[in-house]
Amino acid sequence: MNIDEELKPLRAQIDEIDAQIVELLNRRAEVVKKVGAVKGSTNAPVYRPDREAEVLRKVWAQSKGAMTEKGISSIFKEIMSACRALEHKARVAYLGPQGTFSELAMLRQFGAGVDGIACERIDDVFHAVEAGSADYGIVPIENSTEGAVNRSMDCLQLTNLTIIAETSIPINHNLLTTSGCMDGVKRVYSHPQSLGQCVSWLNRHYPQLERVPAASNGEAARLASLDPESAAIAGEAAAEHYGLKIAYPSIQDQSTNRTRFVVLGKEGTSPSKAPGKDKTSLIISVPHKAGALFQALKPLYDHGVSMTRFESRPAKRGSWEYFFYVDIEGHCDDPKVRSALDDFRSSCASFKNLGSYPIANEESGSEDKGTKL
Ligand SMILES: O=C(O)C(=O)C[C@]1(C(=O)O)C=C[C@@H](O)C=C1
Repeated sequence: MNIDEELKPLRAQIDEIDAQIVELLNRRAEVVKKVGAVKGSTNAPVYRPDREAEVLRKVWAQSKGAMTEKGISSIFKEIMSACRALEHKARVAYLGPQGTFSELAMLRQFGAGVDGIACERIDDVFHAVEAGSADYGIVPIENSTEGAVNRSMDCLQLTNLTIIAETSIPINHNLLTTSGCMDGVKRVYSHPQSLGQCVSWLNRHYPQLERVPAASNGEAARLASLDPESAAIAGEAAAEHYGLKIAYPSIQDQSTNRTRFVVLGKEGTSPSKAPGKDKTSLIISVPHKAGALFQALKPLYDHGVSMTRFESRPAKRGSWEYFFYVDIEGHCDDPKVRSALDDFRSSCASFKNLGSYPIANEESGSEDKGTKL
């Protein structure tokens, strides 16, 4: 039997299953349209990252077979994205131009059923959502090699927007040029964060290259595409978008390099139905006196609330005062977290709740925890 004949009955089975999937998808879409009508009549938000996280947990719990968690999760993210677009196609601002890791993070978080708005600067992402020209924004907040993204941290201090979701993606940097080789290349463009994530590699292999900061990796790739004497450090999507070739792949100093992004919106989220699945982000300051920080944080200990992140940023008043960025486990509507926050608030000089949101599922990265077979 030739291969086509052997494949014929198997492909017939696939066609039959696909027909069932399509029918089910259309049935799902009809129900989502009804959800949209209910939301429309009450002005409730269409995008519900808390509900989407719950759907992903449920379908993976129900999956018994050869499908991997990453496979199930990416398929259902796109199903929800396409369904969500039937209710309302969200406009999402991100740090552009196209080809940045921010764009990739946006697509991972929202799926393809959105209109992306590429912004020149992190500040512009905040402004777009504040002004209503975007429904949501996504900004990088910290990198596992280089730490906090300071501009996002500072913008969070000034905005009235809420953090409604987070996502974390693996960051794989490549050295890109127009020719794919480094002959005659004199400078390398990249975002300062990315230059920092590749500093040891650059020192070892190309110490003489001038390192030029760019507004984003996408912008770095755009600049390198215009000049054969320039390279860029950026991801594969940027290489593809600007027609660059990879001179060296994976040049980041840590192979496990990841960046965490937060999604900004105007409405809050509901607590997850499963325990331990939410976090809350806060910015506090404390009086300038001995033991003030210890006193301020004590209510978290008293109420048994875990802190998962603690960062400081200058208050920019020229007086060595700081804002502290604190992430805690739990949703601010959880009774335990609510009483901890009541006490915490009263022990701080200033207190800002940035929002509660579902903890990112690291499965959205490139690694895959396998099947349930
Ligand atoms: O459950 C909802 O609120 C929906 O609108 C449906 C749905 C989905 O496709 O499952 C779509 C958009 C929301 O972000 C969450 C879930």
